[in-house]
This record gives sequence, structure tokens and C-alpha cells, in this order.
Amino acid sequence: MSGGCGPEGAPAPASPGRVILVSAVALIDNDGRILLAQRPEGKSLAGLWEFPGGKVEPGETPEHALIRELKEELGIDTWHSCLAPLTFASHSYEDFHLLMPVFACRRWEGIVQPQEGQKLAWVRARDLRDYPMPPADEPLIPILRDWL
Ligand SMILES: Nc1nc2c([nH]c(=O)n2[C@H]2C[C@H](O)[C@@H](COP(=O)(O)OP(=O)(O)OP(=O)(O)O)O2)c(=O)[nH]1
Ligand SMILES: [Mg+2]
Repeated sequence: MSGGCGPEGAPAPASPGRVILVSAVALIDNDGRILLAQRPEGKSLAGLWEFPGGKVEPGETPEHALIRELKEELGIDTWHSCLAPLTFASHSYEDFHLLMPVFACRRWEGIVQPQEGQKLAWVRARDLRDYPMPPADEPLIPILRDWL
């Protein structure tokens, strides 16, 4: 069986509850490294490393939400045309189901700096496993490794 899938996998919850749309990005520098941000204390999943991004607000497109979040969280500007759809995460947490489109972005303006005191790391695809990530992100690691 390919990819380890099969009937013994985690069952889908009978009632997934709310579906939350979160937009995230694999920001890639000139050396091919990916930016990860550590979730701060006090937030859910604190201490885990994630792809920058955040919740899509009512009336926003995923791209618009991401452009807004990149400014708020990292102090950089990017544009719709610089966001390439790459993959997505779909994962049931206890109290909601996360649907997270992941874009790739290689072009932005400004210098990446943490705007919310969060730790940042530029990580090679082969080293992503060294950074504990939220369970929703696990399936993204081999995708990024194959793609980069
Ligand atoms: N940005 C991001 N969120 C992720 C990832 N993996 C993952 O499970 N999540 C979850 C964690 C949160 O439940 C949700 C994102 O919510 P968030 O609290 O960071 O959203 P936000 O940036 O809009 O922050 P806030 O204004 O709500 O505090 O998605 C990931 O790689 N990147
Ligand atoms: Mg966020």
C-alpha cells in the first residue's frame, strides 16, 4: 500500500465541528531555506514551530489574509502574484477542524523580523524534523522535502 494509508488510519471524527480556515506560507530565501516561527507562550500549541500565517477573516481571500499576516507577524510586504499555491493541511483538532492552504513565496520586500516577539528559524528542508511542529503540519514535511 502506498504512503502507509489504509483502514487502520485515524478515523475521521463523526462531527468535525467548526472548520477554521488558516492561510500559511513556506517563505523561501535565496539559499532555499524555509522560515519557521515558534508559537509563543499563551497561545494554543505554544512552543511548536509553524509556517507563518493566520486565520482568514470574514470577507478575506486566503491570499489577502496571508499578505496581512506577513506584515503583522514579520514586517514584510508581498503580493498576490508572489504567492504560489503549494499544498494544504487538513487536520481535526479536538475542538475544530483546520483547513490550511500553504503557499510558497520567494519574493518579498523588507527584512524579516519578528513583530510579536516570536522566535524565527531559517531551516533547510532536510532539517525540518528537528523542529517540533503541530500535528497538522506533519504531512507537509515530506511534501516540502520533495518539492525543494
Ligand atoms: N500559522 C499557522 N497555523 C497553524 C499551523 N499549523 C497549525 O496547526 N496551525 C494552527 C494553529 C492555530 O490553531 C491556527 C492558527 O491560528 P493563530 O492563532 O496562529 O492565528 P492568528 O495568527 O490569526 O492569531 P490570532 O490573531 O488568532 O492570535 O492554525 C502552521 O503551520 N501555521
Ligand atoms: Mg499566526
